[in-house]
Amino acid sequence: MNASREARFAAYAALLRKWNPSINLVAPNSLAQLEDRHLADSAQLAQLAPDDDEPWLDIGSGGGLPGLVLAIEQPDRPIRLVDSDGRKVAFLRTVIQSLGLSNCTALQARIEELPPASVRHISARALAPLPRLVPYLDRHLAEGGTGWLLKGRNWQAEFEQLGSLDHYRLTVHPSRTDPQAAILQLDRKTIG
Ligand SMILES: C[S@@+](CC[C@H](N)C(=O)[O-])C[C@H]1O[C@@H](n2cnc3c(N)ncnc32)[C@H](O)[C@@H]1O
Repeated sequence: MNASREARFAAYAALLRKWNPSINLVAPNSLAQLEDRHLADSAQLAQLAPDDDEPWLDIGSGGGLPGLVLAIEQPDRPIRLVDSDGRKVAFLRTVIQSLGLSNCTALQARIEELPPASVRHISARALAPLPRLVPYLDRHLAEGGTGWLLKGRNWQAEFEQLGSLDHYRLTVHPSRTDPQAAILQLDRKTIG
């Protein structure tokens, strides 16, 4: 299938709605705002991320947010989705195949058990508080790489619980879908 961007988004949304009652990909009471909330939230990343086609790792992908959205928006970028839940990975593979996303793969694994990936970009949305996310970035980001963390309203409280972040440079992008949420861009400093 060589579908247009719009057709792919429509097909993805239809599959999310079909599978959600059985495997809870997004909170059921938020399904009505699938496009305006979940997809739009994830699509912000495509505008912030450089168009560099460097490999990308999306951790705790769940129903594919933001990884699958980015794979649709940037079809030349290799994207690996990782989730520990086999049912979610089965869903991700179904979407990848149905939409013909040849740039995207899905892997069932626990992110802390995966061999260090050394990638330039990592994204995560609704996976864990910042004190647990930063060690995942430390393990899998290449030097000079960037972590893209889509955080909800309590990101500042989580930030205060962090120890030293000296090895990263932080840029806060206010979310367009929720003024109190943010996309945290963590650029890993190069040593020496
Ligand atoms: C709350 S869901 C968020 C899913 C998606 N990112 C979103 O925004 O809708 C968190 C996901 O992370 C996965 N997960 C939790 N801990 C994980 C780990 N240690 N390694 C890999 N996946 C994990 C869960 O299976 C779940 O699908």
